[in-house]
Amino acid sequence: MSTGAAIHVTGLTKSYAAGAVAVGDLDLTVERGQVYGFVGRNGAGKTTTMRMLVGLIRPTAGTGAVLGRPLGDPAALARVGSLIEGPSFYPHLSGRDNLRLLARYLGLPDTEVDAALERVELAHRAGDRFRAYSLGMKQRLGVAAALLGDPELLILDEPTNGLDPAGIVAMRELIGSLAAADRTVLLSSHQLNEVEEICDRIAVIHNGRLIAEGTVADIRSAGGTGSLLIRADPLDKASAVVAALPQVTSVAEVGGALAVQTDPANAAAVNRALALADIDVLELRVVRQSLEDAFLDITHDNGPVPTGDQLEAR
Ligand SMILES: Nc1ncnc2c1ncn2[C@@H]1O[C@H](COP(=O)(O)OP(=O)(O)OP(=O)(O)O)[C@@H](O)[C@H]1O
Repeated sequence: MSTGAAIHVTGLTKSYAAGAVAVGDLDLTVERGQVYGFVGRNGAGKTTTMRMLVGLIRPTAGTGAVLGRPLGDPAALARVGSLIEGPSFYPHLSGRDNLRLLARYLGLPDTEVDAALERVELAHRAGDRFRAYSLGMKQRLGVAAALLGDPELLILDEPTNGLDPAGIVAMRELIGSLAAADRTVLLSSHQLNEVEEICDRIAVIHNGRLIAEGTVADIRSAGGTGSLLIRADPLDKASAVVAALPQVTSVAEVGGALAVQTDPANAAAVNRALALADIDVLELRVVRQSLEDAFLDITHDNGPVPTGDQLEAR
């Protein structure tokens, strides 16, 4: 296990009694200082993963470490700030008083509260009761709470949820400033286009499974314009054959298919090479679409949520 990583999990799995597998066999490494995007549609398993990382729920299987300590370890959690599944605050107290309560619990001075409120641009409304806040203001207060104590690692579940366009830009800048200060940020979103501007690496999760992982450039080349999508059997052999072709820039496995970076004019040559190697080509098509479209396509092709029995059978 890489103890140097901020987050490292192997085979992380969470299944529920009814047989639904929220997260299945997830391997993930977030290096220190990275801004890491966790992307997936509603119900993909992002929140469940984050809840396991901060010890709110126990994994059914798998192991992991956060800041070099086992999942849920209190000493590590004291160095982690998180905003998971919407913040919960006292509705009748002001934003500032809510944060002061938290700060006292954490043994921090009130000056930390004011600094956090400034950072999320909520200082001017800090005296208002929480219940009078808009969705975006509640979200900002949640982020301010996560910032208390200047944690080494921030785990933010959809931090831009409810924010207006200006708020989204401000949140992006805030996250950029955290990265510049050597903090590690894991954030989730259901919009690839939103995270690609701020993240060093992205993991795409669908039905609880990791279906693509890499730098923004990797993910772009896996789904961007001017590539071929190939389904073939056996896939491993197809990958090796295609990767050896001089016209091919890169090959990535995405959702049980190969995303091949090459001029679409090479489609026939690629098809010929696969046939000559005795590989069954089930599908070969040119992908000309935006990154977001490619992501939707990948996740769409991965089908409905598998049950526990289906996962066992794999
Ligand atoms: N307590 C639970 N009992 C049963 N199933 C659950 C439970 N919690 C989550 N799930 C299921 O696990 C799956 C993953 O949910 P999760 O909340 O992790 O998704 P998500 O990617 O965060 O989605 P969203 O973008 O909508 O927040 C969903 O199918 C959800 O219904």
